[in-house]
Amino acid sequence: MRVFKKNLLVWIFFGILIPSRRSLWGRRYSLLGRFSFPHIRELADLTLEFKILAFCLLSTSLLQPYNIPQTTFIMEDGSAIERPHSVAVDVPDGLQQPHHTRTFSTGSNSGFIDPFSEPSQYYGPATDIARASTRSKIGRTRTLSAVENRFNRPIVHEDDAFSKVHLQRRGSNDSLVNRRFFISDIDETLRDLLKNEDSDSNCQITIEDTGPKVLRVGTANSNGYRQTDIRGTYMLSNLLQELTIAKRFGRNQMVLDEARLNENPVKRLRRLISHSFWKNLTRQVGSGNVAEIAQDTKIDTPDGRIPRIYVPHDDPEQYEFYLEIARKNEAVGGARLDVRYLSKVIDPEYVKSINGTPGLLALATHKVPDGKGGITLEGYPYVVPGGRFNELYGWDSYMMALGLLKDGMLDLARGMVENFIYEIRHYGMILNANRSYYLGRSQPPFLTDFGIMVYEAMVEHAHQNEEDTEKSLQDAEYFLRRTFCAAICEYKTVWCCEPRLDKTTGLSSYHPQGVGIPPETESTHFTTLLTPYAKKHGVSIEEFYELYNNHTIVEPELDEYFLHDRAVRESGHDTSYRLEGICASLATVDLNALLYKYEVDIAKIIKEHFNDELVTENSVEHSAEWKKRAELRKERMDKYLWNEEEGIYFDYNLKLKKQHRYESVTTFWPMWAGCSSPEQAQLMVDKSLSKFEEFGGLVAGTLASRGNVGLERPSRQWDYPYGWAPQQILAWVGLDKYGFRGHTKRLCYRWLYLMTKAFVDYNGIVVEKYDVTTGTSPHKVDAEYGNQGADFKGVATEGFGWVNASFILGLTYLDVQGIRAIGAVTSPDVFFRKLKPWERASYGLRPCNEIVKSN
Ligand SMILES: OC[C@H]1O[C@H](O[C@H]2O[C@H](CO)[C@@H](O)[C@H](O)[C@H]2O)[C@H](O)[C@@H](O)[C@@H]1O
Ligand SMILES: [Ca+2]
Repeated sequence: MRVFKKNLLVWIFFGILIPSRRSLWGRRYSLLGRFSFPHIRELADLTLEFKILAFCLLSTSLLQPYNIPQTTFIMEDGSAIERPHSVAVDVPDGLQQPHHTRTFSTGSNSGFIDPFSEPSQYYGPATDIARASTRSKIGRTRTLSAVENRFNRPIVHEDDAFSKVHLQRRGSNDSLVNRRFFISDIDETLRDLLKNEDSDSNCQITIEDTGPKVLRVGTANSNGYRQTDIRGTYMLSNLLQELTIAKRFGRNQMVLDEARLNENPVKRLRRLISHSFWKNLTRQVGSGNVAEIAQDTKIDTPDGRIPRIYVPHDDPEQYEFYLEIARKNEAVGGARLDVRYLSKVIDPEYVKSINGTPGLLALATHKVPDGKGGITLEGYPYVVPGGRFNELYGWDSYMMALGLLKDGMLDLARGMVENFIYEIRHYGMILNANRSYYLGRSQPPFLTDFGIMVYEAMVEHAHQNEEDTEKSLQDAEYFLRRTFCAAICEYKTVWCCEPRLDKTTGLSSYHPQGVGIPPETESTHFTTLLTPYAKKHGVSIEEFYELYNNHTIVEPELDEYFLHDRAVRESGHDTSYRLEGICASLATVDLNALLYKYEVDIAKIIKEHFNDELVTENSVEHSAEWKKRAELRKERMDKYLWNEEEGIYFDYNLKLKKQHRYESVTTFWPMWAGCSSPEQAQLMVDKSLSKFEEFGGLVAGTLASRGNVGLERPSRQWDYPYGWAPQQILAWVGLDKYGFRGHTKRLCYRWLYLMTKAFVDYNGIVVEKYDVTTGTSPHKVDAEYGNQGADFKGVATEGFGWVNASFILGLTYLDVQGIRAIGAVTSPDVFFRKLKPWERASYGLRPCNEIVKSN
């Protein structure tokens, strides 16, 4: 207030005591202007209008301290309060991060930017030194207090430690609190950093590098004049990542907050997923990018490299749309977009016939304004599993949606369901992925649960959107109807008819139709298998591929092998010794659990939303039939798959008519689906859980079941010792559903610890699957495909879709203590050992003497 009064007096002095001698129009009305002190006369010569304008502008800026932007905090009871966001205040307990409310929006000249803002903001024009009028404004260190614990998306779980806002008091010493560095030459710093620290030259800074682990950089307060140290693998690797990102934003200088380098790793990973990873995994086909998306990284042949799109025979609108794009657009990678109609009949021979000219399969589009007064088509957005993919996958999409919805990304989750509805209608099933060589092959079905989840989010969103609630609710109901009609069609025409349905048991198997060798696998994947056949026929491997695929060479044994191989890929568990050479003849526990979930979901939705009568294109459905189907399936699963003695579900070998005794973590899927009895669930926890629980979470299958591996029998990625995100997620949800929250928490701790450990030690890495038996470089998986996502330069920009989602979901099961311990990278052994006796139960541990699996 004192400042304000002082300035007001100054302006009264200028404005009134020394008024202008003339206005813009030359009128003289000065009272004191006739006094002839030289400086005063000069001031008085300014026109009155100019002074009024200057007065208004300056007083607005002087008043600014009293017009502090407010931050809305949501209280636990749902009420909202406002607090100035740039002052240290005592914050009541229970304040939560505001939904969609950004704290610390900063004016471009304020000199302060949220250290945890999104890269586009942090490295955007507002912080660009080259564009700033004075360097000191951007470089200046401000000790604003509440700079921690923020995400710009809602964090919905009450246990989420980061949903609490902790405002800190202003530190007394600027050089120790919120330090900022001034990087005057990003290229040079990158060169120095990599030269000194990246001793194994892989463009990543990890615990395996043997550099000095220290780099000197300039401080922002001194404009780079004084220097300080950045130390340790984690901070140096974060520096490498930030420099790389800044460079990609076209920057060569920057001011960097230390807080961005030494941020709690759990917070950093959670923030990266929300701010960057989802964005970088999102695809949306439009006129500008379809050729790029259509290009295939898996088929490396001249014809495979041509960007190509196949459109269903009965979708001329899309065909014309893409044709027009092809006419107008530049060639991509030397080739123009090739647009083709798919045949009306899509059978195995047809699919094989287009293997040489692979292409993207068109997905759902909707009409949008083209910005020139007309209408154009636009695809629904979707999220791909990893950075190397451009196509929409089946079960990955569902798993990712679990995380996307927690991050408020409803449009992406809905977009994927819309695309599935389109796939069922035009390609007859939800495809493994939308590439021509995946026609005829599906993946584990999750559509009903996916649809319900998106529907519920749509309803919630509709209620928040007060203006259009009614219309949005109708849209949600219509979406639910279309999804369930599609799911019923999929259930009947894909999973519960031949060849996937086994009439004797009434159970289903993965059994896609197809002929020939799957073209999308790594080029050497089948070499060991095919070498003896090539030798037998006296041809090279390449020639054998050709001759076998065009039926010149006939090998029934191989036909059988590839039938099962395609089934393994349809199961999503490609590949595993559990399924190799037998998959299409197994009624698997995973598939039947998922179909049980379809049946109960369909029954429930028909009853609750459609007045117990849902009219589809081909049938009228009632809940009773679906309930009956679910009951029957449960009986059959109990009869054929359940093993009471061992407390486990096994797959059933339809040929040999006996259980296939490979211990697989899919035994927990019936708990996810809700088709185990409480007694079965208890038995599984008592007898089976420990067989799969390893240091870093659940392993795909047991060592005993996998057997020995070596040169002749290579490791398979869906076997021991690897753990996969979808397996963790389904078991967490299943255990929790049956009241075993402690076990869920413990398993979450293990998995999230493993992810965080690899993230900290290995340059921010998040990979497709982990070796869950070790805490030392768990991301190193030397089995099969190159999907892993470990080969980035400088910075990991996408993580891996379902692993990202598992991190988000896992955090919602943990408590603050667990999240903090993971943030401090506390090994599960230590964390569980140090729990107080009364805390152990909440992690599903007995009060004492529990043997904790160690690394
Ligand atoms: O190209 C090799 C195989 O790649 C896919 O399988 C693996 O990645 C998928 C995407 O993350 C995932 O859904 C699957 O479970 C993984 O095993 C593809 O699905 C296979 O068909 C393909 O042969
Ligand atoms: Ca390195």
